[in-house]
Amino acid sequence: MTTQELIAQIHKKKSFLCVGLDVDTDKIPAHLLKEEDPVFAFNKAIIDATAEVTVAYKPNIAFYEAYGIPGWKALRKTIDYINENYPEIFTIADAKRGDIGNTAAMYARAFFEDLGFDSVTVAPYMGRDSVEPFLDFENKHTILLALTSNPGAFDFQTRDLDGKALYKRVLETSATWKNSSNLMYVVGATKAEYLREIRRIVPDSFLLVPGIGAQGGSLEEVCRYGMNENIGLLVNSARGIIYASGGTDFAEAARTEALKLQAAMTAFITE
Ligand SMILES: O=C(O)c1cc(=O)[nH]c(=O)n1[C@@H]1O[C@H](COP(=O)(O)O)[C@@H](O)[C@H]1O
Repeated sequence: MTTQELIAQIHKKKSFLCVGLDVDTDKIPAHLLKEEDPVFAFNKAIIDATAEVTVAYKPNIAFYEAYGIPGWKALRKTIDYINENYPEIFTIADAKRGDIGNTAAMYARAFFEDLGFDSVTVAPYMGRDSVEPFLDFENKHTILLALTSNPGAFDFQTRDLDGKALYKRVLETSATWKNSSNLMYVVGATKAEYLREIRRIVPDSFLLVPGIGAQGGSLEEVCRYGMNENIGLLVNSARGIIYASGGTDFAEAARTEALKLQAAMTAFITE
């Protein structure tokens, strides 16, 4: 998907909501456990209930790998279901990969070619040659971790490196890499006050912003400091939406939560 197509969808739906499909079989409604593939049954219902107001879906790969082969099959069915039924929706494989070049190229093939995701999350720690193989793919997007939502972000990311915080170095240096126009960045909603500075360094890039809902980040602050003229944000919520109810009404409850977020987002979108 091109960035222009993503922007057009945001304006059409008046939403920049990304729903995180982080499925834990201990948390999904009990009646689904009787299904042949409970994880896919859950995802399908959540997707159908929220697609109207959602511009991106982000399955976190850990929640599928944890179930072995059935988990991987559920992931494939989920991405195929989105691509077939809602091809306009941007898809993110949240895999946080990063390795030497030839290995990175295989990760890129796995998520972009084999599974058919539009984007993948990647850690910047191993540097240029670990990220450029992802950037080679046309109309595919690499979402680099810049400033993450967790407390451990302060262990390294905000530390000084030659007079500048490491996350700022990540933003500046990655912009010099080949095909850097295919980059987006992760910035946690819990660190919204940093967004103003981040926008000075990457005014045009899309930012994936997880951490509202269960982690307590503020949508309003994210919009105030992080929005650019193309909106430039994908704000993710997983648990706050998908586990809104543990009963048979789980999909309706997820829709209600998604609608609430979309309504709040609409207020920030100007034509
Ligand atoms: O890359 C991510 O998406 C990510 C980065 C980050 O800094 N913080 C973060 O929470 N995430 C992911 O975003 C999702 C947040 O889920 P909820 O806290 O349930 O909304 C999880 O899949 C996390 O792995």
